[in-house]
Amino acid sequence: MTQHHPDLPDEQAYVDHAYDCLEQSKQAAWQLRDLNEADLGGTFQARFERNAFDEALLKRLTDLDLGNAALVFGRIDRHATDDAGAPTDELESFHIGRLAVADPNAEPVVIDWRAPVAEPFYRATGREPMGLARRRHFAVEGRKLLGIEDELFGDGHLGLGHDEGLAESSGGAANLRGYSTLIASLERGRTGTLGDIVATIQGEQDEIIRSPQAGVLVVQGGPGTGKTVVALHRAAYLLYTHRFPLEDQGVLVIGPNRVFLKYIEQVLPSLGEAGIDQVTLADLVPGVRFATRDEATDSTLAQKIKGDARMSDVIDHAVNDRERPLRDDLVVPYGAGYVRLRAEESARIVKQARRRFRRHNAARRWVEGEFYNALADSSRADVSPRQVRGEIRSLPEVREALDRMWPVLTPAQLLHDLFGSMALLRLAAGDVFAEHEYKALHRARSEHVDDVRWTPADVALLDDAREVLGPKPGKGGKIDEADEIRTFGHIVIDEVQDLTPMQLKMATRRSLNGSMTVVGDIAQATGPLAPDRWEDVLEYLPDRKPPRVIGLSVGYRIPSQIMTLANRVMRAATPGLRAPESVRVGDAEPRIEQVASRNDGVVTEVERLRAELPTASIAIVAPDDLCDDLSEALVLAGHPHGRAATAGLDQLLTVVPVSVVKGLELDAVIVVEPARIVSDQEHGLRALYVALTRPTQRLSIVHTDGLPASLT
Ligand SMILES: Nc1ncnc2c1ncn2[C@@H]1O[C@H](COP(=O)(O)OP(=O)(O)OP(=O)(O)O)[C@@H](O)[C@H]1O
Repeated sequence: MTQHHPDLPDEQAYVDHAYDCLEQSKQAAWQLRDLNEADLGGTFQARFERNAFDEALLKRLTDLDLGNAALVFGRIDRHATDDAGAPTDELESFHIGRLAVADPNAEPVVIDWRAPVAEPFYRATGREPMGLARRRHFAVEGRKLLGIEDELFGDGHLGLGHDEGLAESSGGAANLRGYSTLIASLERGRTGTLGDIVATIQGEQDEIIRSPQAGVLVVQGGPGTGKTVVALHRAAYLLYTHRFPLEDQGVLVIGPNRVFLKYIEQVLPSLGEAGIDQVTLADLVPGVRFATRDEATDSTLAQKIKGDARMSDVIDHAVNDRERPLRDDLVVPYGAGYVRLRAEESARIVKQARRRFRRHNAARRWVEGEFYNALADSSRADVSPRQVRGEIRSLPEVREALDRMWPVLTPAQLLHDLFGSMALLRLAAGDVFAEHEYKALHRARSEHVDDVRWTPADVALLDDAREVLGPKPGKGGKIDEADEIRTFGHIVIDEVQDLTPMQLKMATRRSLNGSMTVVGDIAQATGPLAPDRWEDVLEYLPDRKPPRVIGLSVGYRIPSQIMTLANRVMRAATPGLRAPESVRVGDAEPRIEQVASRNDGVVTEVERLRAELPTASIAIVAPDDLCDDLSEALVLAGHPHGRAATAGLDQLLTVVPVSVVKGLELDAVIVVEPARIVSDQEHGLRALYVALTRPTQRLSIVHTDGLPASLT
């Protein structure tokens, strides 16, 4: 990278020109909008078309709001081809940027990074130049061009700038594009939210981003290999490439928790894709309340059972068990006599309803119809089912009989009843789980179903029940489409290794066509049913097409000294998995401090790091139950700080419970009491590995207890 490149003034002029063109197209769009507003009236069709046009216009206007992000970040010069497609000596150049910009004559000024023309910018290598003669990376701050880095291709060049030719055959860390631009971006301080990487996407990442849409794509990679950021860029790429129909079908991004979603929320808008749903699984379950972090949650055994794929069978049984023929005939006074529903007749109705309807609630109307038909038939007088219904439907014994045969149920009602009754649990789960297992599901009944605070492990069960029950019929037995489970044309799941089979099924239920990008790291799996192999995950994802598993091998976040230490823990946690290769050497070794007082030790370490790196983002990552105590100690010592569990990473110093640290990244991290992190939970070593792999610059470990063997 050089600040004295001879082309700097010319390129600066080009960048300025690009911004001018962008400004002009913005103004043109506003003008068009004003024109439309002034021109109200016309036929319905004309108004409809104009509104649709306005929508597109407004969207584009919002997308054009770049903030401080670089509009143009590179350029490629490639050999033009002749009519037969053979390369010529003539060069054509394209500037690559965040979005497409044209001049007033509609000539392209900036090419969208997702366009096919831009592909060689990310993929070309010395060995496979893809027609390029030169690739140029810009270092920019907003509009100002700070430096230029060139890589040359062709005879005598093997992609200058970095020693790419030599390293290419080995793959791995040395095989990088735009090396100094990349390193500069990696060494920048972290802001508490993840940024985009359009300017420095690496070859192995680009292959994932541009990989075809269909089927399930699994991205396996160690911490800091860019899985999250790559998955989000892929979503943006797919939207660009398949705008129609994907924009209407929708793209869904699923993350593990709120802290994480807050951390990633800027990436897609910065790529001009603002309208994508980014959710946790619990967000997909409407109408119930979840326990807060401080409220009681499930035992480890209950979490395992609730995550087990066989829970689907239990829920099916539980619904079946609520579809019950009458024990005795129902006899109701009617007119001068009686009407009667025989118990055998009620059995026939239940049996047929089960056969006819896939989803429980949808059958209620039919059951009611048959119920009153049978009652009317039993009357000696000539009465219609409608008359009978009008007369008797509000009698308690009639309502009771119908609710016994076929109650309308919400998922919450079904599970509330099931978990609150040992008899119902035994009936539904007795064939599926052993007694001590299904007993773990039992909990005291709440007064009312609305009082229940559902747990994280209940989320997927409520959703499974929603699928089996279907929406509640509204007035006149009508089903409201809005109550149906919504599907999406593409689904991204981050930290997928932590989802249980039931949770994976929940995501699969939302897939319109089997197209998914799921990213994760088996070595970081700490969920109740942590998988050891990708097959364990794929079993519950859509299988219309054979899945593809692609690995990422280069670690961008963690400097090699920290990686070396973390890898010792990884090898102890998941022997046999390959550790990523770090892309850079840091300027400090990790520090391990044994202290007499934990709180004092942590405060001292904060002060030491603060003195060394005054503007760095620092996290204190500790076992969950130590966080309050540490936070108080920081207050006493006069260190303002945030709490990740409630506010994300919006302060320079944050206390982060180890249970929510996954996926996050900071400049410096102090890991507190690693031995307790290991002993506190089933996959403790993996949890420690996650904690150790968060910093981009400094790692400190503070402990009073001993250290886990892999750290000594
Ligand atoms: N090509 C790249 N250019 C610049 N920065 C990159 C690149 N790839 C990844 N990074 C940076 O590396 C860091 C780690 O990326 P990311 O969080 O996506 O990794 P991850 O694999 O999801 O990690 P984890 O497993 O810990 O969740 C981020 O700051 C990201 O911006």
